[in-house]
Parts: sequence; structure tokens; C-alpha cells
Amino acid sequence: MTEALSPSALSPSVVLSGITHLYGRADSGVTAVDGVSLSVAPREVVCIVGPSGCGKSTLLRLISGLEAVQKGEIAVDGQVLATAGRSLPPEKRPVGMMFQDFALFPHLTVAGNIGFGQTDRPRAERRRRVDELLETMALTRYADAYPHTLSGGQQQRVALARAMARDPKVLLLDEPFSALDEQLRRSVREEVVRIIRASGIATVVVTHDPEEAMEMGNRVVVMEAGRIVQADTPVTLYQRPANSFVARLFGEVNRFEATVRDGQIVTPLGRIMAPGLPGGTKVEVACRVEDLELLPPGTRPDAVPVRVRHSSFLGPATRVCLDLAGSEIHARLPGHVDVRAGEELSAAMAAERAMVFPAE
Ligand SMILES: Nc1ncnc2c1ncn2[C@@H]1O[C@H](COP(=O)(O)OP(=O)(O)OP(=O)(O)O)[C@@H](O)[C@H]1O
Repeated sequence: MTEALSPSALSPSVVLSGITHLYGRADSGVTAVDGVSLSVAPREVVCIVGPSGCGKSTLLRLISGLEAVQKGEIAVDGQVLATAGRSLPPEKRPVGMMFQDFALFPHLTVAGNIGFGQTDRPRAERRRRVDELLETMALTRYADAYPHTLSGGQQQRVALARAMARDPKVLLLDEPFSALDEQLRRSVREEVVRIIRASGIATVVVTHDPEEAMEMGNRVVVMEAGRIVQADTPVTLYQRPANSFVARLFGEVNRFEATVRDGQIVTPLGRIMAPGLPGGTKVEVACRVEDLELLPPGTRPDAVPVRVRHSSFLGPATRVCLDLAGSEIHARLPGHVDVRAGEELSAAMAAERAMVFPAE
């Protein structure tokens, strides 16, 4: 099948409906994607984040056409690209893809790389688009250079330009910054986000780095074992995670098992009001390490005694490991905090920010 299958009334942008994907045999294979439905609005940048093997790359490969859809439907800009057994080939899809290793052609110049694969356009138009992209990416002076003579950040921009060259309706970026070192990554990331937002192309970014997802995405989709666990804005994901896995993905937490009694949950760090939860319900209480306050002993009635095990200065913050009645908890305090191993302190939890989940 080489032509579009049919227009879909549902899809203003990218619409994935009920996608399930299995590698290998039905009885012994791996379900890489398990019933995923997701829409991406025009101009939206959606980041898919999750641990290794959760199915992120498979999802991108399905949208780009590198993998055939087995179950469900993929539509882009109102055009159904793939359903089970029927698929538009990758080169016919209005999709631009950028890979983690950039995958530039070493024997082609920068301009050659950007213009590659646009044979369906008149030469003059192709040239104009390449020039335009060279300018957008601040690469005009490198037009005739070969990829190996460029820095990692410049190569990144060439790869992005190539992905954008055919004016795709959707851009797919798979771990776009993993080949760059930490320092370069931050500045290149800002630059790439600026270019993508200015282009207005709906974009799906796959990353295993939650901070990267929060920084880039209007919306962040958290995947675990082939399924979407939560899709929300970065602020909502951080403040109201759907479960303990999501809470832990976006920052270090202290976790306690507890049971609801008379509308309250008693934790080693104090009481939390839990109106509406029936008595006897087993729960997990999670408290972010930055929501723990450390005070001199005896300063507040709601604080509990702790002893410092050790601390690490991390630059913007100090991470303190504490003994709380024989178990270990952690606090993260802004700046440099001078605490010593063995020091007695008291710890108070910001109860209003504590998160309560069903016990696992
Ligand atoms: N070609 C393949 N053949 C068999 N199994 C595969 C294949 N590609 C991926 N898988 C399996 O499918 C699951 C999902 O893989 P996928 O690459 O989509 O995950 P991911 O979230 O992108 O992981 P990573 O962050 O490590 O790239 C994994 O269990 C993986 O081992």
C-alpha cells in the first residue's frame, strides 16, 4: 500500500489509537507497547519518558513506519498512516525523524545531508529550503563542510535540519541529546527547543531523562512496561503523580507504608489527614526529600528526632542521609548545609505536600 489509506475525521495532529506491539512469537514474545492511545496537538511538544525497555523507541518506530502496526491505528494530520496489515511506507509519511546518533551521511556535505531524500521537489525549491534551514540552524558557513569536521552540537543541528527539510507534520526525536556531553547537552537542548517551537511542528521526543522531558515538553507522557501511566504537564506530574512510580521518576522520595485509622495516616514523620479514606486502608506515603525540613532538636512539636548518618554537598543543594528510629531517610536542603555525622536533629515533613498512594 503506497497511498494514504483514508482521511480520519478524528485527527488534527498525531493520533495513536489502541496501539499494541509484540516482538517475537505470540506465546513467547515481548509486548513492547501495550494498548497505547495518545494524541499530539499541532505546535505541541510531547516528551515520552520511562525506564529502558518500556517501549518508547518502538512507539516512535511505529509512527515513522520503521515498524509495521500490528494492532491499532496511527493517523497524522487527519491522514491514517497505518493500521494492522496496511501501512504507508516511511518515505511517504509526513514525518521527520532524528536519531540519537544523528545518522549523518559522512560522504555528504552539510547541505547535502539536509537536502538528502527530497528528490520529489524541483531542484530550485530544494535549494531554497536547504538555504533556509542552514540559516535557521546558524549553519550557513558550514554548508560545504563534512559532518566529521563539525562539533557535536553542530552535527545535532544538521540532523534536526534534515528531519525538518521535507516540512513534516510531525517531528520524532529519539534520545536526541544522548550523544552530547553534559555541558553541551543543556545549551543544545535549549537551542533545539527554541527552533522546534518556532517551527510549530508537532513533536514527539523520547528520552529516559525526566528532567529533559520536563524541560522540553508541554506535556510529558510517562511509560512503564509498554503502557502509559500518566500524561500531564510537568507541574502536574511533579505535584500530583498518578502513582508511586511516577513520583519517584521525577525526584527522590522517602516512602513509608502505613494504614488509615480514623481519617488519619500515622507515619514515622508524623500524621497526615486522610479524610475519605476508609479505616484499615493500606497506603504508601511518599515525601519528597526537599519537603523534609531539618531543625535543631526540640524546636517544633510536630518534628521527630533524627540522627545524621552522612551528608554530601552537591553544589546547589546538600543531601543528608538520616537515621529515623533505625531506618534510613533522606533530606535535600538548598545550598551548603554544615551537618556532621552523628549530629542529633529533628525532621519535619511538609504534610500538605506528602503524597498518598494505594499500597503496592
Ligand atoms: N527488534 C526487536 N526484537 C525483539 N525485541 C525487541 C526489539 N526491539 C525492542 N525489543 C524489546 O521491546 C521492549 C521495548 O523496547 P524499546 O526499544 O521500545 O524500549 P525503550 O523504552 O525505547 O528502551 P531504551 O530506553 O533502552 O531505548 C524491550 O523489552 C526490548 O528488549
